[in-house]
Order: sequence, then structure tokens, then C-alpha cells
Amino acid sequence: MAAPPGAGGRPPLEIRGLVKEYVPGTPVLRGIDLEIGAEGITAVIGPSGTGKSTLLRCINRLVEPTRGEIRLRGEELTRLSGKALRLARRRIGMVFQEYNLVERLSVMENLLCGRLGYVPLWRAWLRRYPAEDIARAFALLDAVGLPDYATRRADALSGGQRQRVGIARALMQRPELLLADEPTSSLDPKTAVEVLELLARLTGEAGVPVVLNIHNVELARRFARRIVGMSQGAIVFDGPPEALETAHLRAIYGGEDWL
Ligand SMILES: Nc1ncnc2c1ncn2[C@@H]1O[C@H](COP(=O)(O)OP(=O)(O)OP(=O)(O)O)[C@@H](O)[C@H]1O
Repeated sequence: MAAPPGAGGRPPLEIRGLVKEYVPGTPVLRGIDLEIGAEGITAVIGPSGTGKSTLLRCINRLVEPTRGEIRLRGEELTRLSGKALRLARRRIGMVFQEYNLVERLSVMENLLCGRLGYVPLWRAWLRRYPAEDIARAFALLDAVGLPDYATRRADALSGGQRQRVGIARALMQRPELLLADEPTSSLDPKTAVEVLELLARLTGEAGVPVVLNIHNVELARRFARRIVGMSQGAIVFDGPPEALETAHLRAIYGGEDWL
């Protein structure tokens, strides 16, 4: 599916021939080609173990790709290391299934962690963040519906509240791209919808494209403008939700007795 280009004419994300082998000779990703355009949610669906998380983690180099190219607005990420990699990483926000908040810290401190990499380490240690970061954190807490939670400890929050903080933290760094790995799998169905509505609205307003790994096909249809279906480490469907038919679901998940 053609991806509209981002600012500067380059799509925010271009992946070419991405291969990942955790065990040499056994590829988990088998040559992924994918472009992510400037806006909207792209949902990646596929059975357990098909490589969805590996794909997301290769993008921000939490997992080392074995071969292939990954470009963020034209900058090749796979060859970066040290400071250049840290600089590139902070351009990519990440929202996790298990939230990954620092449990013993306050909500505000968790949000300000989203600015680590921007704020000099000594200021972070002394907890002396710039006033504009603090103002932005309050504005984001408001935006995610938690205006009175700044001083609460993360471990006192519900799952839905934690994920709201996770989204605010990811947006704190003003990312050019947001990766969300099963952000609603640990939530009840109603909270999952609310969290995805929030994710869609805030990233839409900020103009940040999202790659969303999600098991729930109905939620993928509802919130994504594009669906990428993976099977055994390869892309077997790529199109708008309206184009995803039963035959595609069979190709993605295999079998048919569950349909
Ligand atoms: N660190 C690792 N070392 C070795 N193998 C791994 C590692 N991480 C993942 N794998 C393997 O890679 C394959 C793809 O895993 P991955 O987590 O990317 O799939 P997934 O599609 O995200 O699955 P799920 O939907 O269950 O999260 C699996 O066979 C998994 O066992």
C-alpha cells in the first residue's frame, strides 16, 4: 500500500529487506519491506511468534537486525552506535504492553523520564528539569485524563491509568514515530478501546505516525487506517481495513475452523 511521504519528501520510516535471525540460519523476519507514511495508525497483526515484536524492536534497535535497512526520515539506523544511536532513539517513542513505568517514581517523574536524553544527566539526577518540560508534562497529563495524578506513585495506578501515563511519556519526547507493542493486551475491553481512542487522538493531533502491534483484529480494523498482516516472518497482507477479508485472515492466521 502506498505510504504518503512525510515532511521533506521522505516517509518517516522505510524498511528494506529486514532479516532477523536470533539463531543463525533460522530467520524470524524474512526480508520485510515496509514504508510507514506521515500519519495515522498502521496496525500489524499476525499469530503469536510470527515476529511482530521483533519487527518493532528492530526499528528502535532494542533488537539488532541481522540484515537490511531501516531509515528514519532518510537516516539509516542500522549502522548507528553510541551517541548517534541514542539521538536517533529519542526520535522514536515506544509504548509497551506492560507499561514499563518506574514503579516507585511518581507519575510526573515517569513523564519527565521521557525527556531523558534531552536533559543533561546531572539535571535529571538532581531532578531539576526545565520549567517548559514540567509544563508540558502537566499538559500531557491533562490530555490523557489524569490531571490530578502528578504526585501519585506509578505502582498505585490501574492498568488503564498506567497505559495513559505510558502514552504521555512517549509523547513527552516529541517523537517523529511511535511504536506501540500490544499496548492494550493487559486491559479490559472497554479500557482497551478508551486507551486506543486516546492514542489515536493524541498522535493524530501531534501528526505522529504509529506502528501498532495488536492481536485484536476488530480493534485493528476500528483504529488503523492501514493493516499489515504477517505470517511466519513475512508480510502477507498490506491494505486498508476495508480490504481485509476472510481469505486474508486465513492466510495470516492459518486454518479456518476459528473463522
Ligand atoms: N530474544 C530472543 N531470542 C531467541 N528467540 C527469540 C527472542 N525473541 C523472540 N524470539 C523468537 O522469535 C519469534 C518471534 O517472536 P516475536 O515475539 O517477535 O513474535 P510476536 O509475533 O510478537 O509474538 P506475540 O504475538 O506472541 O508477542 C518467536 O519464535 C520467538 O520465540
